[in-house]
Amino acid sequence: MPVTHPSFGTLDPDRIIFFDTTLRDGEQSPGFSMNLEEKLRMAEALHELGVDVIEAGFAIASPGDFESVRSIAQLFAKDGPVVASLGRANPADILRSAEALKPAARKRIHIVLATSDLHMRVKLRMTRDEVVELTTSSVTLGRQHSDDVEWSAEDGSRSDPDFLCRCVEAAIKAGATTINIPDTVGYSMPADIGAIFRDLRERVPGADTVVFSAHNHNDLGMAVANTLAAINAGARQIEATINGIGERAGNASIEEVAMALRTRHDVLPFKNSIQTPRILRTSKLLATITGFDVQPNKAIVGRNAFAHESGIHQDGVLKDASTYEIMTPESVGWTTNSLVLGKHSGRAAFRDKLKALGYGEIGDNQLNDAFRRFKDIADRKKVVYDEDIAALVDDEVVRGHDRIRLTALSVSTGMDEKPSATLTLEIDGESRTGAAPGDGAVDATFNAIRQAFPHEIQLKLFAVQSITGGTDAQARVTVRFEENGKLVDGQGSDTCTIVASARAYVHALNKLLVKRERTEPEALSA
Ligand SMILES: CC(=O)SCCNC(=O)CCNC(=O)[C@H](O)C(C)(C)COP(=O)(O)OP(=O)(O)OC[C@H]1O[C@@H](n2cnc3c(N)ncnc32)[C@H](O)[C@@H]1OP(=O)(O)O
Ligand SMILES: CC(C)C(=O)C(=O)O
Repeated sequence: MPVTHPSFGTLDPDRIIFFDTTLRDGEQSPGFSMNLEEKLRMAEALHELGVDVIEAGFAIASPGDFESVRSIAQLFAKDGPVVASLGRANPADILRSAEALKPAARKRIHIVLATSDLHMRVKLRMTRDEVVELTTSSVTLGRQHSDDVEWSAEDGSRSDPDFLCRCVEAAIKAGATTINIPDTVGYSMPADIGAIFRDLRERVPGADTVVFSAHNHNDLGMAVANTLAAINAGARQIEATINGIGERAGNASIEEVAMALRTRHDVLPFKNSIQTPRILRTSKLLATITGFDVQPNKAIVGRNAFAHESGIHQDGVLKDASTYEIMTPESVGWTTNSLVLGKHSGRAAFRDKLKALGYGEIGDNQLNDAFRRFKDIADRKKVVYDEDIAALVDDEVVRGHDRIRLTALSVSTGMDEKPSATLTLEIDGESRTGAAPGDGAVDATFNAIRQAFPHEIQLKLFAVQSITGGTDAQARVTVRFEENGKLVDGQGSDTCTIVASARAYVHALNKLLVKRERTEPEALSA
């Protein structure tokens, strides 16, 4: 028999109600408080995302919380999601929730009461009988102010199963329309959660007239798995938050539950109203509001969720993204996946990146040389940016026909040491070494070049610039020579400023040779 619910009418047995508690449990994360304006922006975004219920706050907690619940209730005064306010099982909390929720078109009074022996004895200091009585009286009062009342058994997953059945029966008899069984401290395994929901649905009289709801915390990283287990065991409402924020390790994250339902529809054949392409922007809005970004590897919304760094994966994704992506980035709001170039990347991704950067016509040799240098840089740098790649390809392109190539360089320097450099140049295919001291590491390097390839020029400019930020950034060095009134510039880049300087010098030298060839075709040597 389908459940008839005061806020949703006759429910499709396969429909999952998404109850968002970002603004209540999510806000219980230390440092995640939101002001009224921020809560209103989040509420609008949650509505656009398609959640069915927004828990707007804990009305009695403070005048600010009351105002937030009331304003969100006002926001949805004509239509929109059901607006809920949480309170303890006492008249003051329930009446305060009722007052704050008044403007909402559809409202829910949410009442929580702990049912585990530990919480009842230590925290509430109540007997089992007292808790059952309070369940009845509080839900009865709630129903006098709202047709839609949710009753939550705090620490329900650690409660004695027989006693939990007794409490749930009392709540249903008193008029609760949603029964929520939280795994308050994130202690349960999926099999435990499944057993709890099956047990309640089989044993409690009237269980088929209410919606069962799961509210799982993530202390053991099980929140989403437990939520899916609850659905499989008959829960038809899930309580979750954007980005999984919430008390301690957080709650089940809405985006993960929604995408698990969408991606694994084959084994989880349920419907819901989440507009998944809006997931990313909702996640980003919350991060902007709270100032806390999700970790890069966070499923669905993390920066790396659709990024591929290793060559074999990148090659696969370029051939067909479904080789390594189980959902499309667009389905959750990303515009595209990204191939991140790093030390694990291969030629296929490198070539693809070059194409994207506009280097379509690079020859195979230059590509291979640039790829070798890219691997070398990637070994030394955490992130290889597009600018790094452009710099090294430019380097290889301009060096395509170089007669002088730098093949080795080693520099020794220190506070109490005279700097010296040793290097090898390949000149027209012949190897020549140079070694020289200098006033600094760069000076020693330039002296060593002059020793390996003697020449007379005037150095007019030496400039160093950082290509990207960070201490591992590549340096781009520019040198300018003058010889007989002719000026040539050379550029070089590398994560090591000295190597970049040597490359720049050798680059300028090659250009000088080309100039000399043009003007005096015989003068090929120094
Ligand atoms: C699992 C959850 O996430 S539950 C929701 C948790 N969220 C919050 O607590 C946020 C809002 N809370 C607050 O602002 C405050 O705790 C208030 C306003 C609700 C209460 O503040 P205070 O009156 O100062 O009480 P305090 O927080 O110190 O202690 C809680 C009291 O409520 C009682 N209590 C706890 N849960 C319940 C309950 N479900 N039903 C009835 N009473 C309860 C406790 O036994 C304790 O009573 P005592 O003072 O007689 O020992
Ligand atoms: C109020 C209830 C639903 C709760 O947040 C919990 O038990 O974790």
